[in-house]
Amino acid sequence: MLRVEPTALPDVKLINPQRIGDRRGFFSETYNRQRFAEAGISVEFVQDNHSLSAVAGTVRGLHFQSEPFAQAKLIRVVRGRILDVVVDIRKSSPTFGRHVAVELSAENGSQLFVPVGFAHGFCTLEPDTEIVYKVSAYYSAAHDHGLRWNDTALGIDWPVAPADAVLSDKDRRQPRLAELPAYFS
Ligand SMILES: Cc1cn([C@H]2C[C@H](O)[C@@H](COP(=O)(O)OP(=O)(O)O[C@H]3O[C@@H](C)C(=O)[C@@H](O)[C@H]3O)O2)c(=O)[nH]c1=O
Repeated sequence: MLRVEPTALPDVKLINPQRIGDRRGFFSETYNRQRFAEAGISVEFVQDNHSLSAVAGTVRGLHFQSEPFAQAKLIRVVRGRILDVVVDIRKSSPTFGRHVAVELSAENGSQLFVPVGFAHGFCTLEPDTEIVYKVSAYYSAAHDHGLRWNDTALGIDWPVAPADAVLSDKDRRQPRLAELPAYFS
């Protein structure tokens, strides 16, 4: 059983897999190709990633890879809590520059499906937060790009002040939306 909810961006989906609880805890199918396809998500995932962020207020993003390594992603949290954010960066999209922000946690088990053509990032809301995600193309450093997380043009209400955010050096210097080449039409 898979409950798929639309978001404010038509192609971005919030997925709530069923959890079957018993005295021991719960069991959940976090990915089932057939059920996802029935729900309209027919993507072949080729790589699974896992990251740990030690400090609450860590921001990773906003990231995407360009063609031919563009990635759809399926994000979930296995420990802690994040505000997960996706931004539509398809230049001719009616929702270009618009974003969706949802809370994903180990507790709610929700997943966010991020299609190709979107930048993705998150802010951790608890220490020692771990996320696990599937991607539909292999990592390629040469095709890895970013968008400035706190570009005011995006209007994202991040739960951390810029001075307090823990960021990689790379993410401190990402271009703003207006400076981004047309990676996706
Ligand atoms: C993403 C990635 C990184 N790496 C390496 C590169 C570098 O040495 C180290 C850390 O990379 P980064 O700083 O890019 O890691 P991180 O900032 O966690 O990057 C991730 O952020 C989130 C928001 C996403 O959406 C992901 O697609 C990915 O871009 O891991 C891989 O070997 N494979 C990968 O797939």
